[in-house]
Amino acid sequence: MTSGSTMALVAHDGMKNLLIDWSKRNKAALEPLTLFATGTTGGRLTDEVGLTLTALKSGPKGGDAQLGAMIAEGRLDALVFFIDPLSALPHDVDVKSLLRLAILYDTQLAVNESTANAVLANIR
Ligand SMILES: O=C(CO)COP(=O)(O)O
Repeated sequence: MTSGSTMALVAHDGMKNLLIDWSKRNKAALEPLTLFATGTTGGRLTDEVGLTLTALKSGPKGGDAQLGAMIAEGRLDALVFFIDPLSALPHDVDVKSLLRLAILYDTQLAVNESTANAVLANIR
């Protein structure tokens, strides 16, 4: 059964394995949530973790912007976003925009494993 809380899971390519491993370890806590993900991340979470989620467009092709719109419309409670701190990204402006909106709307935001654990422990 899903809960009323919505969470998005997103990881850059260099961070995807970390998010997959974290999601496997936390599958039982994630399953009751209504989950969203950007395209490539979502495909891997579905195939490798077995999570049920709504996959949006790939991040560089508008997926980050779709999540930003969800936040602005009050449709996203939490964002787990494993940003690659060591790679330049072609869609850096989209990443910045998504983070800015998460801050502006006081959305629960996790950008690494420690904060993802804290957000997951806090969400209902
Ligand atoms: O680029 C991303 C977030 O900025 C993630 O997008 P994908 O999940 O499609 O790789």
